[in-house]
Amino acid sequence: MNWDDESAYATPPAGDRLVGTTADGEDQAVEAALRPKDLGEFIGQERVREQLDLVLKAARARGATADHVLLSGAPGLGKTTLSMIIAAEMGAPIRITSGPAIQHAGDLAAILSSLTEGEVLFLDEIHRMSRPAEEMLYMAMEDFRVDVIVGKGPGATAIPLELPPFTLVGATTRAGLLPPPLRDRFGFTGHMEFYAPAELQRVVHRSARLLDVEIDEKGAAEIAGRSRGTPRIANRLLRRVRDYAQVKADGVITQEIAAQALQVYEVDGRGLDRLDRAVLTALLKLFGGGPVGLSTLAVAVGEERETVEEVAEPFLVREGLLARTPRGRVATPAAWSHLGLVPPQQGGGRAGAGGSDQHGLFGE
Ligand SMILES: Nc1ncnc2c1ncn2[C@@H]1O[C@H](COP(=O)(O)OP(=O)(O)OP(=O)(O)O)[C@@H](O)[C@H]1O
Repeated sequence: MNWDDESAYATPPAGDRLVGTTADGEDQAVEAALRPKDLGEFIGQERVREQLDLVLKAARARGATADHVLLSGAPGLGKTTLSMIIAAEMGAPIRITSGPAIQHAGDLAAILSSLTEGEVLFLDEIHRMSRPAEEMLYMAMEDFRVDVIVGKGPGATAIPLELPPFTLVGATTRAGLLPPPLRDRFGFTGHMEFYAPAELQRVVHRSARLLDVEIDEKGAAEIAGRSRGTPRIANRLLRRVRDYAQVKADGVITQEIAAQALQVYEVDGRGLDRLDRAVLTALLKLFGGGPVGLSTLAVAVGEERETVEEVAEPFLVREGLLARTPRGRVATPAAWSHLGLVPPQQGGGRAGAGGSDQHGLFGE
C-alpha cells in the first residue's frame, strides 16, 4: 500500500464488508447447505459441544424434553447451527424467531401456544425482546404456562394457558445484557469462543468439499488465517477465492491463489480490511500512535464515530493492535509492525499531524 495515497483513508460502507459478521443474502442461501447436521460434524467449541452432548443424552435417556439452552457469542460462530443440531439430536422440530420480531407479549403467546410437545424454539437476539414479552417468557420457561390478558383496563382478565413442554434455545451476542431472572431460567449456558486457525482450516476444507471446490492444505490455511476466528467469514472468503481461482487459474485453490485473491479483495494476512487499516493508518500516521479521541479518529477516516467504535475497533482490540484507554485510542507496538512502520523513539515526542516524517516514522 502507498501510505501517501489519500485513498488509503477512504473506506467502503461498513455494511458491505467481506469480513463483516452479519449474514447477507448470498450467505443465507449458501449457509443452509453448509451447516453441520449433528454434533459430530460440528467443528471446534470442544467444551460447549461436550457439555451439550451430555445434556441432550441425559434428556433422551429420561425420555424428557431437554433443558432450556442459552448460547452466547459473536455473530457467525454457529449459534443457529447448534440450535438446529439440538433439535435434530432430540428428534424434534424447530421453530426459529428473534427478539426484535417479538414486540408484544401477544406475539410470543401466539408462538408458544402453537408449539408441539418437545419442539425447539430458537430465539435469536433474545436480549432485544420487549419487556412484556420477556416477562411472559419467564413463566413459560418455568411452568410451561402463560397468562393471556383479555380486555383492557379494570375489566381485563388473565386467562391461564397450558403449554406443551418445549426447549427454548436463546442466542445472544451479549450475555451480560440479559436480566438475571431470564439468565437463571436456562439450565445450560454455552459460551461460544472465536475459532482457532486450525479449526477454521477444517471448516474451510469441509465447506470446499460440500461446494465441490478443490483446495490444498496451505490454501485452506491461508483462508483460515484471514477469517477473524469466524466460520461465516471463512465460508464467505472461500467463495470469493473460488471465483478468483476459476477466472484466473485452473479452479484449484492453493496458498498462492488464496493470497492473490484476498489481496484483490483487500483482506490482508491477518484479516484486516480497508476500514480496519484506514483506522490504524490514521492512528499511526496522523497521531503518532495516539492517544487520540474517538471522534477525532473518526473524522480523520471520514467515518461515523459508531462505525469506528462498533465495526472496526472490536477486531483491532481483539488482535492486540489497538487499545482503548481513558486518554483515548492508542496503537500497540504490534500495530506499527503490522503496517510496516517504525514507532517513534521513546521520549522523542509524537509524529506531527499531516504525516510529516520528522521522527523517522515512515522509513520504509
Ligand atoms: N462449528 C462449525 N463447523 C462448521 N461450520 C460452521 C460451524 N459454526 C458455524 N459454521 C458455519 O458458519 C455459518 C454461520 O453459522 P451460524 O449461522 O450458525 O452462526 P450464528 O452464530 O447463528 O450467527 P448469527 O448470530 O449472525 O445468527 C453457517 O453456514 C455454518 O455452516
